[in-house]
Amino acid sequence: MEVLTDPYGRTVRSLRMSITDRCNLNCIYCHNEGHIGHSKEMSVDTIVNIVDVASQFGVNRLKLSGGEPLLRKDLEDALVRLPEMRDVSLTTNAVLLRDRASSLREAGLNRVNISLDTLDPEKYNMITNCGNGTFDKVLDGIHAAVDAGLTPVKLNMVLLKDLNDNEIADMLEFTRNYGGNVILQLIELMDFRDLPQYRINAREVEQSLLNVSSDVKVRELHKRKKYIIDGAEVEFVRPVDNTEFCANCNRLRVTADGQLKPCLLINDNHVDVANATREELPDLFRSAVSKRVPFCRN
Ligand SMILES: Nc1nc2c(ncn2[C@@H]2O[C@H](COP(=O)(O)OP(=O)(O)OP(=O)(O)O)[C@@H](O)[C@H]2O)c(=O)[nH]1
Ligand code: SF4
Ligand code: SF4
Repeated sequence: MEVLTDPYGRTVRSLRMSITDRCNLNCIYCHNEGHIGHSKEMSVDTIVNIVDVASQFGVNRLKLSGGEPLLRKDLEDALVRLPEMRDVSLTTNAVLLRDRASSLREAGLNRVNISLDTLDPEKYNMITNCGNGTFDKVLDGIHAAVDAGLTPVKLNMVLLKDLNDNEIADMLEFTRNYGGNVILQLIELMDFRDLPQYRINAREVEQSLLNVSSDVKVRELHKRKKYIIDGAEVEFVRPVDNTEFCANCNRLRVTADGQLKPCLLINDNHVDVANATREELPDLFRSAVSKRVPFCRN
């Protein structure tokens, strides 16, 4: 099998595909997944063709994201048509998850990551710019995901200085209640919106977790660390100015309008596959991977 390796020796093993730029929330820090303009969303046929070709190149993990991917009612239609892969996951805000969890699982989704920055409903409303009742829908979504077996459910918590950085212990306790089915993922803020008041020293936070952890595991992707703290697992995503993170990036991105994007943070080297035929796709993949450059490097 031909695999795709970029000029920096990084073999592409995973695809991160945005299927819509639309969202039903408006988070204060949203980076819109590095999208390039608002244009037409890919059809289910295009999504399936792209994933098929990726899997022929040995890509065995797929992450579907947005915007909010559950705004697409045809997500299950796409999932049932995808090729066999090791891991198919979805990143969602979970507002609409409760009623879709079972159908997503039946359609072949393995697991979900759910954005939840706080356990305080008022703070949640402030961070996501939403109205009362939304927070409870997210909690319902988490329960439904666990019940449907979309596990492990990862809770994505973006660390925001003086806003939620005092809630890490509470979040860990919340995950413990799910007995291993829910794990916490702490994310360093990528500050595209110029919010200096929320910037945090993520290295320091990570060091404090290390100090109280009983075990540390290292993932292949980004060499991310996972800390075990009193039986709970917490993964740390620290992408800012982190050469090790980028050196171990094995993901190719696809934007909602069908651009292969060599890096989340580089906007001028994407390859348009929105209208490509199946026959044209392999060469377009080779071209995109040949343009991959680690955003942070020595
Ligand atoms: N800079 C950068 N940030 C990333 C990358 N991958 C994920 N992130 C950030 O990490 C956060 C969590 O991403 P998720 O969509 O939940 O997925 P993930 O944790 O990367 O993937 P899994 O561990 O496979 O579930 C998001 O805020 C992403 O923007 C990456 O390749 N580069
Ligand atoms: S839920 Fe995600 S995509 Fe939607 S506004 Fe928040 S960060 Fe952005
Ligand atoms: S910023 Fe780094 S880790 Fe993120 S996509 Fe670009 S190279 Fe990969």
